[in-house]
Amino acid sequence: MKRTPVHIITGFLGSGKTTFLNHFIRERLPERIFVVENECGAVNVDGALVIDGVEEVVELSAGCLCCSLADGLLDILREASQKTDEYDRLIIETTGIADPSSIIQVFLENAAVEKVFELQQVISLVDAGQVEGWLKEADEALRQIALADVLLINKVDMVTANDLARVESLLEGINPNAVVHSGEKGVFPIEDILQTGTIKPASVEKIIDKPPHFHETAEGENNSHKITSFTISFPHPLNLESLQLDLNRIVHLYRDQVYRVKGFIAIPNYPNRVILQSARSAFVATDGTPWEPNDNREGKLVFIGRGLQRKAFEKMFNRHMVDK
Ligand SMILES: Nc1nc2c(ncn2[C@@H]2O[C@H](COP(=O)(O)OP(=O)(O)OP(=O)(O)O)[C@@H](O)[C@H]2O)c(=O)[nH]1
Repeated sequence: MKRTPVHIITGFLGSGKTTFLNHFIRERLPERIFVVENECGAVNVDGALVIDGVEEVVELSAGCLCCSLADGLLDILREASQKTDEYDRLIIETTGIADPSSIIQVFLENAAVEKVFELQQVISLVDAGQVEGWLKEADEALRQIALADVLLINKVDMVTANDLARVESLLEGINPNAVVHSGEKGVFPIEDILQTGTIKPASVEKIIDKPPHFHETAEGENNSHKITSFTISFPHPLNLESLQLDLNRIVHLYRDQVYRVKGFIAIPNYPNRVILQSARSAFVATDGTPWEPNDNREGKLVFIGRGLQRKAFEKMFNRHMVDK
């Protein structure tokens, strides 16, 4: 029996995983892709995935905890294995702070899974401008790079040629076996990537043998762990103009703490969701899909960072709430 190819997409926060996944899906049309999203936090950013070509999207929601992912993933794979004739490939997009080793293990060590699915590559997106900083701060960033078969250096538009050369040699030092491509907006040669073979179990073990690490739980405020994530909901629209000041403040004052914000909000008298996100540098607001007449126009933002105080951010954002 032909096994279904599986591709794992990793990469630190905001590196361009979803952008690349969309490119992948478009390039492989008319193939049908089964997508497993391991989103961190409760918000699936509005309209994030290309719909044509996606057979099914399943959320593997274990907050930010990669350690407990294996069971949830096994359940998903068990169901997916009943209908492999409905899709051509399975792609798992991990959260930006996941250590992918537990996900890789499921494919390499579980006989029932291995019978149906074939892990073909672990693809890691690397943010050209941020990777050096992330590597200093987060073990997960290192492990994502070390465990990859393919490293995609994304956002080269944000760096100079010298910066890029430095990043390339940094990656070479961490994972000399990986195939490296550089590019922007998630556009990379899919055919070449698909030719790159699977990671060898031996090289995974070297990393898995390290002492266990720990993450913050999904909604935690306890700062004893490294990475915190929480979701704030807004029952009313927000005034984007006044909010802008606080967004700038977050970028400048909390730069070292706030790793990623993403979600959508409602603004008064505007028919569409406004998608709001930052990956450390500036906040970007883009147009989302329209609110339906029966929607209650509730906005949601996921915050991921180090030692974040939920209440402080809630207070900051709630100041900009206006009547419906
Ligand atoms: N300047 C620039 N921005 C990019 C590029 N690729 C993606 N982006 C933007 O970077 C932001 C994050 O991209 P995503 O694809 O959502 O990143 P992600 O890795 O899926 O994010 P998380 O799942 O939150 O970790 C989005 O606003 C993208 O539009 C690029 O090559 N250059």
